[in-house]
Amino acid sequence: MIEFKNVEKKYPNGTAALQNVNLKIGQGEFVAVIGLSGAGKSTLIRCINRMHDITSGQLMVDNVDVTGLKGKQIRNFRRRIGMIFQSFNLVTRTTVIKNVLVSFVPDLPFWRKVTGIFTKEHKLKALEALDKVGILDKAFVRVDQLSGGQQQRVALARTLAQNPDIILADEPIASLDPVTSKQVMDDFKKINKDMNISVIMNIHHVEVALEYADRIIGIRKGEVVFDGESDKVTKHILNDIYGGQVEELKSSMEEKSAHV
Ligand SMILES: Nc1ncnc2c1ncn2[C@@H]1O[C@H](COP(=O)(O)OP(=O)(O)OP(=O)(O)O)[C@@H](O)[C@H]1O
Repeated sequence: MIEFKNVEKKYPNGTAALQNVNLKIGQGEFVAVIGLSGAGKSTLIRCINRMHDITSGQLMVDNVDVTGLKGKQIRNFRRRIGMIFQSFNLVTRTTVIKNVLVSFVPDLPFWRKVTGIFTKEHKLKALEALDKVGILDKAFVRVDQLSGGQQQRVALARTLAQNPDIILADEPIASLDPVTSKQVMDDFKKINKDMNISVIMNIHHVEVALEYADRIIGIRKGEVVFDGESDKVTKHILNDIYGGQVEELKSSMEEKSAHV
């Protein structure tokens, strides 16, 4: 369970990125965080794994006060939380499997870290993770020979290999085409349902968010203005989240569904 209690985040330059945030996210939920650019979506998800520190309030993960963690405790805590970025964050000049094996580095004894020699068990786990996202056949291919969608799946496999309870995804499909985006979103959904891993995703594509997430959190100017099930989201709610700028989007969505 992730719990925000009156969370506030102010950046050193004075920008109030989050205000009065109160949320409870249960294990295994698939949550999409939506809102205009600059609304505070990235800040919200990055506070969960302490990439950003909150200014006031309390942030609890499984009853542990995240703000109180220090040094090694933060590193151990982060092992339970996978992070997926828009830009994949892979080492592109090496193979897929080596990128996945990186997730085991913190667990290795010093000599293995230095020599880069992984155990058979680690290699099997890495291959298993690649299998889960359907790219086992690419294990020994260099990352720069893969498409964007395949690269995002490698990033997902690397995260899975660390056996997380929670995956935070910051705009994971922003640089992908619609077909590839669907494949990657299907992977997220499968992982969420089959492995009961919580997924908290910051996303600009409203229609994709509504299709895949069970719950939508709408942020406007750092405040939660909607929190509810995806199928309860109406045009009126979207207008509230996006400050009246979704008329066109929504009517094009309605037009599209009328043609189906
Ligand atoms: N490191 C920082 N220092 C100062 N201000 C920041 C910093 N990071 C973000 N902000 C500001 O905090 C606010 C929220 O930013 P955030 O990146 O969380 O929004 P977002 O909803 O994720 O936007 P986008 O969809 O464009 O990524 C914005 O006003 C932004 O300019």
